[in-house]
Amino acid sequence: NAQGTRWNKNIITYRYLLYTRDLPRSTVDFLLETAFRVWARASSLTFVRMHSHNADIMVEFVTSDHGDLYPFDGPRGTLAHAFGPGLGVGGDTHFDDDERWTTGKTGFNLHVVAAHEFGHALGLKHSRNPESLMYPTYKGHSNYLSRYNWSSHPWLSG
Ligand SMILES: COc1ccc(S(=O)(=O)[C@H](CC(=O)O)C(F)F)cc1
Ligand SMILES: [Zn+2]
Ligand SMILES: [Zn+2]
Repeated sequence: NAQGTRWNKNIITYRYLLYTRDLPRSTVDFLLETAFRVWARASSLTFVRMHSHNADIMVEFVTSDHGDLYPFDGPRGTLAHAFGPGLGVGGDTHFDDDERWTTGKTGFNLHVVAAHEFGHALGLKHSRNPESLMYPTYKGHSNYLSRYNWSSHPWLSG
C-alpha cells in the first residue's frame, strides 16, 4: 500500500546516469531491470528506460556528498536512498558506491537493494513484515537472498 505521495500516471520513465565499477554494465542493467519488473508485476505501472533528457527516476551510483542534502557515509551504514514521487528530484534513486555491489550473497546484493529503493521511489514506506521487500534493514532480507534461486542465473551467483 503506497503511503504519502504517489505518481499521478502509470508510465514511469527511468535513466541510468552513473554506473558502479563493481559489476559489468550489462549485469547492473539486468539487476536494475529485474528490480523494476518486481514492481511492474505488483502494480499497473509500466517502466520505460530513457537514454537522454530527464526521466522520472534518475539512477546513479555516487559517494559522500553528491549534490543533495543526504551525503553518503562511506562503506556500510547507509547503502542507498530514493526520493518519493514528484517533479525534479522526486523518484531519483542514489546508490552509495562506497559499498561493494554484488549479484549474490556476499557484499550488498544490488537487486535486493534496488527493489527496496524503487519501492520508496514509488511512494512506499517501510513494512514491519520481515517477508516484505520494504522491511527496513538489509540483513532482514537474508531469507529473500537465500530463497532467490541464484543458480538459475549461474553468472549471477557472484
Ligand atoms: C533491503 O533494501 C535496503 C535496506 C536498507 C537500506 S539502508 O540501510 O540504506 C536504509 C535506507 C532505506 O531504507 O532505503 C538506511 F536507512 F539508510 C537500503 C536498502
Ligand atoms: Zn542522494
Ligand atoms: Zn528503506
